[in-house]
Parts: sequence; structure tokens; C-alpha cells
Amino acid sequence: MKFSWRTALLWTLPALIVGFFLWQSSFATPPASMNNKNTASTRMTYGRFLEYLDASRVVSVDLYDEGRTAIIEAVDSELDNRIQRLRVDLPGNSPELVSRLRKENINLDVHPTRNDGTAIWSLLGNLIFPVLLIGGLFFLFRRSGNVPGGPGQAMSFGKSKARFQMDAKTGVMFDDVAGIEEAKEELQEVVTFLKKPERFTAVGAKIPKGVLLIGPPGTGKTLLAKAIAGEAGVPFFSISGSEFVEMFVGVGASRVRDLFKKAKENAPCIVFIDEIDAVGRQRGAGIGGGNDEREQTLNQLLTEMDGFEGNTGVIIIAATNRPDVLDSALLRPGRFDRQIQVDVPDIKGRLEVLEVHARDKKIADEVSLDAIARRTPGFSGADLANLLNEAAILTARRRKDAVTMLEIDDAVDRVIAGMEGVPLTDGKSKRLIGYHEIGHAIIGTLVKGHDPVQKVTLVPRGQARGLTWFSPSDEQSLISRAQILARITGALGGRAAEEVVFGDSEITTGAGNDLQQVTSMARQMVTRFGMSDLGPLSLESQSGEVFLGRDLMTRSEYSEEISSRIDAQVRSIVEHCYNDARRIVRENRIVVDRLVDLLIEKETIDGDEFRQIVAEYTDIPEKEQYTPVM
Ligand SMILES: Nc1ncnc2c1ncn2[C@@H]1O[C@H](COP(=O)(O)OP(=O)(O)OP(=O)(O)O)[C@@H](O)[C@H]1O
Ligand SMILES: [Zn+2]
Repeated sequence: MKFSWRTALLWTLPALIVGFFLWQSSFATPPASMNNKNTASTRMTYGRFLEYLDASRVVSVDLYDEGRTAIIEAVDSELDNRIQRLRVDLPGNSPELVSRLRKENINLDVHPTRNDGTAIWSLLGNLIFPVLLIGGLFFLFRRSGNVPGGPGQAMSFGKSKARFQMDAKTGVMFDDVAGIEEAKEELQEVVTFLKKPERFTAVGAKIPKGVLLIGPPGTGKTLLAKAIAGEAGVPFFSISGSEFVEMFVGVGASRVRDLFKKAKENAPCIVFIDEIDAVGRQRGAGIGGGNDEREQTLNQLLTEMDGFEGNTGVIIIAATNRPDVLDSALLRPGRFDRQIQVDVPDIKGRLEVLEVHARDKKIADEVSLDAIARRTPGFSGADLANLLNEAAILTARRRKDAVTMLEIDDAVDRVIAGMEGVPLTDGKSKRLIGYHEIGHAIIGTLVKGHDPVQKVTLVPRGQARGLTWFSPSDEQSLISRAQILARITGALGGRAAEEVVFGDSEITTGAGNDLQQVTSMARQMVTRFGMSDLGPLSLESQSGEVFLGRDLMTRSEYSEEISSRIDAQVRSIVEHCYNDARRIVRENRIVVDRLVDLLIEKETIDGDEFRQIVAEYTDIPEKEQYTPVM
């Protein structure tokens, strides 16, 4: 045979790929330094391991390298029952072994390959492998005629490697999750579903399949999902949305399939998908069409969720901080139809989180957790955990026996330095935001036709530095003119209060979002609902669902002259409402001041308490005081 570069490459390529796998798996086995140096490198044969199992000497098993290597802890009967660590080479991924270990209550952890070895190796691995594979595929396809095994063989290299993690027992309980009581209460039911499904199926109730946890990073969504598994005593499968989205077509989808297959085999169990927005973005959105791979993965996820009954005992919990970008198909009944908000904790919540994390630390008596909670508005659960940990590290470094206030102070600085968006600690801006929020809330309470206040809070969230929540009174599709005016007035309440209290020159950019809403509502009154002096005309067509770029599509169907008349009408509506808003704040200044003080002290006031305080200052029933007219 004549030597040719092509043939040479053809044979070296598979060798390289195989070599790469071997090389990678040598990193995948845990480094000895991770464990006790002397014992972790001691090997044990599979046969011995089975004997140890029979003799109930195995305490825990950690599986690495796709189930090919195990690090076990076993009782050494010769060495006065000391625990020894041993490495076992397993014949391969064995579901029987896993179910036996679980049945015998042996601590089992399955570790994904990716997290083992050092970061740089896995990064290199992730880069080299795709390059080799793509190169190889390209080459093989060009030569497909006379390649041993043909391209089909090459394709199978792309087959999925299941990269989800399984914890037989998470060991996390609801007690370990603090400061998010509402979310915990709602999830208590899911625990019951898993523990006592008969109770629900007996009366024909369909058990929900999916729960979506919505909230900013570090608020404990993962912890909460683990706690559900822990409370129910079921296994916990987890994967991150970004891990689903892979370079090779079909890998993401087959990962989803694998994950669900494993989950069903292990039911009842929890499947946790972190960062679901990475796969679950609106299909077809984005410039230049969707990402095919991601869409296939999402479609597979939807198919899997439809493909099993809620009663199989698999409950899928997903987490996101971007619910707005999710494909609406995910939120339909029978999929993630339960949505639970997990917020940054308020002052009381922060104290509880601190108490949880102080349990395992030595803290001096002089330290007041309450004082720390006061000083840390905007800190998430993870920030607080990090804070106590930093303080403990400083304590050890300073060779003290217990954490003192000095270490806490230094740790607060360190944590704040690493956080996005500096939280509100300074008095003046907190007051200003307090007035802004109370402005919204007082108008919402006193103006007829406005939805009632659900809660007012100074706990920042995303871009907002404070928030007022209104509970929509009931599902209504028709909204009256007076109601829209009430909403516009309410939305202007924040800016109005700032101006009344601090004067013209002190108003802030904080109302930017409010003003956008106000303008849009007023504009729609004029152009869509015929609610202005321009008469009952529809001057603009509905812009359709508003998402990424679509709102640019609003069609103008009127002349420039009408356009300026529309502007004048919009302006007059907004001005009228703004005057009302300022007047209401001025006339109720005493109660507004009192509410702001209370808000600054407590950070959150709920709707009932809010209304009760307002009622102390006026005998006119709420909602009857101001009726929007124009
Ligand atoms: N509510 C809480 N109570 C107690 N500890 C918490 C709480 N929230 C966060 N923590 C601590 O912070 C760590 C990280 O939280 P977790 O990973 O659950 O947050 P997350 O909401 O899933 O964040 P991300 O969105 O970044 O994944 C937890 O392991 C825990 O130590
Ligand atoms: Zn506002």
C-alpha cells in the first residue's frame, strides 16, 4: 500500500480520540490528595469489594469516572474497626450495584467527571475533544467510501455522556433553609406528594410534575430543592441547563432522555434543573433564528415532561432568575405549572439565615447576629453564608478561638466588595426610596379602582432598589377608564412623593421604569381604547406579545398631525394624574412619614398592616377618598 497522508491521518485520528479518552479518565479519577493520602491509593479488587458488601463493612461509596471507579469507606476489622479508604476499579456502570447500595442504606454519591481533575484540564479536554471530533468527522465524511466502520462509527463518539449528578441522600432538611418561609410552606406539599402519593391519587388528584423556583442568584433555590429531596428521603438528580447545551447536535436531547430514564428507574425522586433559562429560552427568539441544538434539547424536555404521568413519582424542580425569557410552552399546565418566588431575605429572614450558618461556627458571645442582619440589606442567603465563612477564615488566620465583631466587620467589607449593586446602607438614599415606595402604596390604597397593596419592601431585587406589590383584585379582562387612571396615578406616586418631600431638585432616576409604564398606559388609552378627547378611534394596532424586539413592530396608521394630537392627549392625562398624586401625598403627609419610618425599620410592610395604619389616620373608608376623574 502506498503511503499517503490521508491514510496516515485516518488511522491516527481514532487513536488520538481513544488516547484522549484514556487521558481524560486519568484526570477523572480523584486525585489522591483529596482523600487521606495513604489509604485512598490502596486498591481493592471488585471481588473483595463484594465480599465487604456481604459482610456489611462498607460505609460509603463515591462513584467517579462514569461509575468505573469507586472510592469506598469500609470498616477494617483488623485495625480495631477503623475506617479505611480504598479504591475499587469497577467493571463498569452498574445499575444493580447502585440499587443494592441504596437498598442497604450505604452513603452513595455519584460524581460527574467534569468536576474532577483540575479546571484547566477539563477546560483543555472540553476544547480538544470537539476540535478532534469535528476534524475527524469532516475527514471521515470526505472519505466515507472506504473507511473501516464508516461514518456511523465516528458518529457514536458524539453519543451522550450522562453528566447529571445523583445524590442518594442530600442530607439537607427544611431547617437548613431559612428566611424564605412562604416558599417553604408551598413546597411542603411537594414533600407530601413524594411521601404519600396515595393520599392524592386515591381521590383522583393529579400530582404536579414541575415546580419552577424563581429568584435572584444565591437565594437558596438549589438548597430548597435539595431540602425537598432530603425531607422526602428520595434521591436527587441534578443538572444545569447550561450543561445540556452542548456543541454536538443531538447530545443535549439525548442527555435529557438519559436523565429522565434514570429518574424513572429511581422514582420517587427529584430532578433538579438549575439555570433552566439556558435551555428554556423562547424558541425562535434571537437574531438569526434560534439555536437549533438548544431548541432540540428544549423540545426533548417538553416531550419527556408530557410523556409521564405526574403519578410516577418524579417531580421536576427547575430554577431560574430570568422567568421572562422562558418559552411559554414550559409554563403550560402539566409542565412547570407551579411557580414559586424565592426572594432575597428581609431583615428577619437574614437573621434566620445567619442563625442557620452560625450553628457550626465558634462565635463569641459579644457578637449580635441581629446587628449583622441590620447591616446587611440586599445580602442573599449565599452572601450571608459567605460572610460568616469569611469571618471564620479571618478568625483562624488571626489565631483567635472565636469569631468576634472585628472579623465580622472586615468580612462585611470583603463580601460587599464582591457583590454587584451596592445595597442600601446609607441613610439618605434609603429614606428616598422609602418615600418613593410608600408613595406608590398610599395612592394604591386611597384611590378608588386601584388594586390593593400586597406588600411594600426595601429589599432590592434585580435592578429595583425597592418594590411595592399590588395584588390584582380578580381576573378581569375588561378594565374601566377610571381603573386605568387609578393605575397611572399609582405608578406616578413614587415620583410624586419624592418631589413633595425632597423638592424638585432631588428627584431621582428611580422612577424611570414607572414613567415608562405610565406613558404606555396613557398612550394606549388614547390610541387603542378611544378613552380621550380624540374620540373612540383605534389609532394603533396591537403590537402583539412583547418580547425581544417585537415591540418595534408597532405600525403607525396615522398622520403627523394626528400624531401630535395624540402626544398632547397623553401629556394631559399624565399631568392630570401627576397633580392628583402630589396632592394625595401632601394631604396625607403625616401617615406617609410614619409609614416610611416603619418601612425603614422593618424593611417590609405587608398589605394588611399597611391598611391598618392608614385607617388609624382617617375615618373615611379606604378607596372612597379619591375617585379619579378627568
Ligand atoms: N435561605 C437560605 N438559608 C440558608 N442558607 C442559604 C440560603 N440561601 C442560600 N444559602 C447558602 O448559600 C448557598 C448557595 O445557595 P444556593 O446555591 O441554594 O442558591 P441558588 O438560589 O440556587 O443560587 P443560584 O441561582 O446562583 O444557583 C447554600 O448552599 C447555602 O449555604
Ligand atoms: Zn416606582
